[in-house]
Amino acid sequence: MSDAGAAARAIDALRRGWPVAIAGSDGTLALLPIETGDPVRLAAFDPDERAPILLSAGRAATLKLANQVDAAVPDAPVLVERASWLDFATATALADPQFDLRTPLKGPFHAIPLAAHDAGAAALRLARISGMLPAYFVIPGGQADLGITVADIDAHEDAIRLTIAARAKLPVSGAENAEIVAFRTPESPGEHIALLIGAPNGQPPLVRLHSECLTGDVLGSLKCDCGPQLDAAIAAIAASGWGILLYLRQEGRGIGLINKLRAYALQDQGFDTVDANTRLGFAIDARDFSVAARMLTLLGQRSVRLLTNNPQKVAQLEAAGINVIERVPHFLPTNPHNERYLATKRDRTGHQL
Ligand SMILES: Nc1nc2c(ncn2[C@@H]2O[C@H](COP(=O)(O)OP(=O)(O)OP(=O)(O)O)[C@@H](O)[C@H]2O)c(=O)[nH]1
Ligand SMILES: [Zn+2]
Repeated sequence: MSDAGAAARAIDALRRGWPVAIAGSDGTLALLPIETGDPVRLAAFDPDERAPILLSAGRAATLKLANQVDAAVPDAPVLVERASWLDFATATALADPQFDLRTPLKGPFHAIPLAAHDAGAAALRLARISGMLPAYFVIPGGQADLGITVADIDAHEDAIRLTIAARAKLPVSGAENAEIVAFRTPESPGEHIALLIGAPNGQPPLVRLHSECLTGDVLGSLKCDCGPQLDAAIAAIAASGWGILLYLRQEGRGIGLINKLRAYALQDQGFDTVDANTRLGFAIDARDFSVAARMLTLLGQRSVRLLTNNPQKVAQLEAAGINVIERVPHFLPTNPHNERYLATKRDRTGHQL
């Protein structure tokens, strides 16, 4: 039996710097997160000073440790052997790319085989879900006070658990005739929102999937196009007669606000949005749009016109059983701060701009 609540407790533990153990199909790993750990916790976790370090393949490739691994699979786990000189500060430098250009790393480091691939990949995924750097000290076969399974994490992330929690009229400046519907699962703190605009007319609704962007949506950041896209989506849906804006709590393409700001700091150093994610150890886009399909299904909509430039959104909705009868482009004018970002999306992530 999988237990989504156990995964929620593990997320809480990792954020507090407590060890967890994850059991997968190919073995168990005890894990101490590097971001929230410290030397005292490390000594308690690993008195023999033998625990190797778990990183993603993308981070390992950035550190030039990845000649034995496949850098094309950023979620694949890599183990770095624990040499006697590899202390907590050195591990932090392996985990956190903010110092890459300033601090020459000690070395040499050796990547060693990881038998428990399944558990290792789940550990990296759990770090992302927790909004933390994907890097741990690891004891293969080890235990911790809190033990979970890979299936518990899958259950935590399963969109089938979403239900409608509340709905009310919400006139907004771009659409006076609107209703807000809030969705949640028992464990996830972020509630997804649907804004139903206009009146159903028997036609498939015009739908926009908007991923949360605090900096763009609230602060008016010019680094991206999210804020103008949000306003323009509401206007386009209102003008079409009826449709739905889904506001998805997928900040930073699924890596969370803190990690997105880390990616922004790397962009300040000259890396583009794709390379910044890889240097941090994440996939380029970690979002799972099955959550949007579940929300549309709960709203009784199986056929939509989709407002997007991102073919992945179309493909993922279709794979989750929603019929996308039309893709409607959603392009806004650029500004000097987001020109490169939008060019990168066109050239490297397949956006149709
Ligand atoms: N990791 C990361 N996330 C970013 C960055 N810039 C914006 N985001 C996030 O990207 C998400 C918006 O996705 P976009 O790629 O702009 O657009 P899209 O939703 O894929 O595609 P469209 O439907 O065509 O707009 C939001 O969650 C933002 O927080 C960045 O540089 N790094
Ligand atoms: Zn944005």
